[in-house]
Amino acid sequence: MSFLSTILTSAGSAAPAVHRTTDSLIRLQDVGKTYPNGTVAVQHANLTAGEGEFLCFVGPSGCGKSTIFNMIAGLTGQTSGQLDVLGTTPKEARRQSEIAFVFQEHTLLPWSKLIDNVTLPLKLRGVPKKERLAEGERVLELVGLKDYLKVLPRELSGGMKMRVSIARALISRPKLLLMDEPFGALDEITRQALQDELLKIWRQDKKMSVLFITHNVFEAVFLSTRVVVMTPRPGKISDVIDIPAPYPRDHDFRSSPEFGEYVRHVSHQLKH
Ligand SMILES: Nc1ncnc2c1ncn2[C@@H]1O[C@H](COP(=O)(O)OP(=O)(O)OP(=O)(O)O)[C@@H](O)[C@H]1O
Repeated sequence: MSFLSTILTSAGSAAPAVHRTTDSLIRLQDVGKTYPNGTVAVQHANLTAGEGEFLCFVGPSGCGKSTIFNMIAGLTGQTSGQLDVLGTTPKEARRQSEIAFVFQEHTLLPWSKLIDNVTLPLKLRGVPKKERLAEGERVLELVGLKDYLKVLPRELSGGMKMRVSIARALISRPKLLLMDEPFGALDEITRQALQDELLKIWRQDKKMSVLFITHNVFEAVFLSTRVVVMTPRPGKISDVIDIPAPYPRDHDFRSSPEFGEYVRHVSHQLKH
């Protein structure tokens, strides 16, 4: 069996609409979202994701990727279907700080030192200062910025600001990290460096699942355990493609024929 037929068999152009894994962390059953102005953003979305997965969402602009993320994060409700996150409602999961979000915009407080920026979620929850600082140092070290505790955001490059945003999201030790096009504004070299670091961080925490939106098929294949392909609006999940390449993934994987085959397959599914 050729490599391509292997991946087509495992993923399948006729992959079932509901993709099941064990230890369900997220379950979307026939989920739809129609905004009050009548825009049907998402229709009949079915997906199940397990603990420790890395799912990248790809699809044309406006197909409802951010809407799905906002529903999973409990920021907006679905208008049809059933959505469970960590065995409860999305709002409840967010209330328990089990979900963290990273956006393309870094959203850091410009007047606050990095340590104050990353520890803000703990301060808002009333965590004592000593504990906050220890956690702040832990996450800044994770993203390679332990020597920048007292620096202000304006002194940092775009890539470094993104690292700080990731550190701030990790400080709550979320079970689910939602990342909406986080590396879209970065140059290619910085982007690849951050992809490498993100995978390293994700692999250290076997329980944390990452859901990641990108327009870049190369990025999706490099990062994912599975790629979720969406159709143009009204967005549906048209395919869920396994990327069974082992981790750690590095430069050799990026330049391998296997990687090229996955990219071609995802690109093909995006066009159909
Ligand atoms: N609050 C809202 N009210 C009405 N329509 C909305 C709202 N938010 C999003 N939409 C519409 O819903 C559709 C899906 O938007 P969404 O932002 O989820 O898509 P997306 O796939 O994330 O897009 P992009 O890739 O461009 O970020 C779009 O047509 C958008 O204009």
